[in-house]
Parts: sequence; structure tokens; C-alpha cells
Amino acid sequence: MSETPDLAPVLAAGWSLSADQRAICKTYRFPDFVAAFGFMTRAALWAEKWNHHPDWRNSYGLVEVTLTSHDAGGLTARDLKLAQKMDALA
Ligand SMILES: C[C@H](O)[C@H](O)[C@H]1CNC2=NC(N)=NC(=O)C2=N1
Repeated sequence: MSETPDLAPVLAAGWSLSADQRAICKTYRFPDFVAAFGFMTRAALWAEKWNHHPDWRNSYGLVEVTLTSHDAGGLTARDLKLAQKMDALA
């Protein structure tokens, strides 16, 4: 973790640390595809604005998100910031 972010707030919010500790993950569940994709669309606009993009998978109302800073090879404050934004948008 190059910028040694404080993970406590996002872990308390339901994110989990990957086994290699280089990413945080969370699964969101929405009532249907439109709600899930609406969330993804709102999150995508923030991701693009901040030039920090999620790795994610969607299946109907489910959105599995992994956040890591590929350029840093691990977690940075950018992941925490996007995680908190995604929670606010969900
Ligand atoms: C060229 C551009 O700045 C990079 O590809 C950005 C874009 N979004 C990114 N998102 C994430 N999560 N990690 C990165 O390293 C990253 N790099």
C-alpha cells in the first residue's frame, strides 16, 4: 500500500480486503437490472471525473466491485474515495 490509506471506514461499511491485500471488494444487490445499471452509470461518471476506475461485474441486479490502484500495484486513497462515493450512490 504505497499511500497507506486508512481502511477502517470502508471495512466498517462492508468492503472486504482481498487475500493479497491489494484490493477491496464489495457486492451490491439491487432489485433489478435497471437499478443496478443506474448505479453503475452514476459511479462511472465519478470514476471518469476522478480518472480512477472500478473493476466490476454485473449480473441482473448484482454488481460485484473490486477497487485497486493498478498504477500503484495496490490500494491508495483513490480507492477509498471511490468506495465511499459508490456507497453514497448505491
Ligand atoms: C492513463 C490513465 O491515467 C490510467 O490508465 C488510469 C485510469 N484509471 C485507473 N483506475 C485504476 N483503478 N487504477 C489505475 O491505475 C488507473 N489508471
